[in-house]
Amino acid sequence: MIKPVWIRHASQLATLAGGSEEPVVGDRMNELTIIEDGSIWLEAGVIQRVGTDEELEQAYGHRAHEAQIIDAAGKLVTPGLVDPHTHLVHAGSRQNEFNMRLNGATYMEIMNNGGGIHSTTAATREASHEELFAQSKRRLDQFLLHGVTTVEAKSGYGLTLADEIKQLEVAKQLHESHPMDIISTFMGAHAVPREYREDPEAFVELVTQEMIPEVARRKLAEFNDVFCERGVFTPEQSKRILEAGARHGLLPKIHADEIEPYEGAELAAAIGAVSADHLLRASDRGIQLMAEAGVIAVLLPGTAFFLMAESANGRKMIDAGVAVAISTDCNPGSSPTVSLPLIMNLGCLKMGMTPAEVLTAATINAAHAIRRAHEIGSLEAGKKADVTIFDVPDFMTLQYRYGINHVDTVVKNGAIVVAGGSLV
Ligand SMILES: N=CN[C@@H](CCC(=O)O)C(=O)O
Ligand SMILES: [Zn+2]
Repeated sequence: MIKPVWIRHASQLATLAGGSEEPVVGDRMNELTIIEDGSIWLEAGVIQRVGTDEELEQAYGHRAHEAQIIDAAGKLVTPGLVDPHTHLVHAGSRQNEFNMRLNGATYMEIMNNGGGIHSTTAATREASHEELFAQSKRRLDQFLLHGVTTVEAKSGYGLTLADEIKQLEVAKQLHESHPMDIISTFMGAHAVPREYREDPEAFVELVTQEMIPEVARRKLAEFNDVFCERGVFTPEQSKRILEAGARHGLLPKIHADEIEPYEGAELAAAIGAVSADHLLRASDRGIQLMAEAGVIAVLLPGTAFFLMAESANGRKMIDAGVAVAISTDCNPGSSPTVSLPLIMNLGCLKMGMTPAEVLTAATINAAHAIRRAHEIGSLEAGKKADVTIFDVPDFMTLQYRYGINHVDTVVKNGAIVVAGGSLV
């Protein structure tokens, strides 16, 4: 049994309380519900109490000798960050394509010539379960070091039933063996593999008739995602794929309007997707429809940055009443990073969001985007004891001193897993 953890004297304890029922929208994204000289008692993997240090001294002072006490004076305490969109499990690396893009090639040109997603698919098919596990575990450790305690992870670099299952089984084993919680998404419709180039409909058939039923039967995923993009899957194919998933209990997500406007936001609203992700080129009408349908926008400004494209208009989406979450999109092609705090900074500088809004987007709204807001994303009694402590005095400074990893301590399920900026 691990000892209780008592975090005391935080200069700011950003609780993000009050947003567990519905995603946080509009002006409320700026309300972090901050406690100064904040204190939090974690026990049995659960947050027991949150308040001022004086309040907790009264409640728990007599048990201080039992606890591991962390002095957070001068520091910012937040919920463990949540990353709701990653391609965590993959093999290989694409630095050669980075160089090609710097020399003028586009992301889609590289993919259409057999690189891009196809190149990672080849490497992932080639890798054994053990190799995939080892490479992905390294990334998970790095996520933890950047203050992230839960990640969503997509398949989509297998593109055969066996290789998709291999990716999802690696994610499952990581979830079971690593402190990080991993929420799995099936993304067999990430690309039409080269061997189906002449007959994409046959691949859609394979995804809907064979892959989705089998993944659902084995309970290897909760969500179903599709890359709805010109030259990949059409809106009509995407709709069929997402509806097939829904029939098998997989909740729909969609990579929408990333490279070109393609009515992905409109489709997300029409089918009631949990989230629409990317949205760099989403139309005003699509944004409005998403707000009305309650579809969460998962924005990925690191991808726009890395592809040298204009970011999604986060400001416009928030002002239109869309609930916005934010994510690294960690993948080997368009966003090879695990630094969610850096992505939050890009949210401020490139998407017009405030430091408070990006913190809401990376905690409680990100938790909603993976349907976990009842247990993570805010510091409230009864939720999982997932807490990140940054060595900055306030949430503004976290964004202001950018590109530095400020994480000091991470507590996951009530256990200290990062201390002094290093894995324990
Ligand atoms: N755009 C589609 N999928 C990923 C990139 C995958 C890759 O390039 O390997 C994304 O979300 O950015
Ligand atoms: Zn993605």
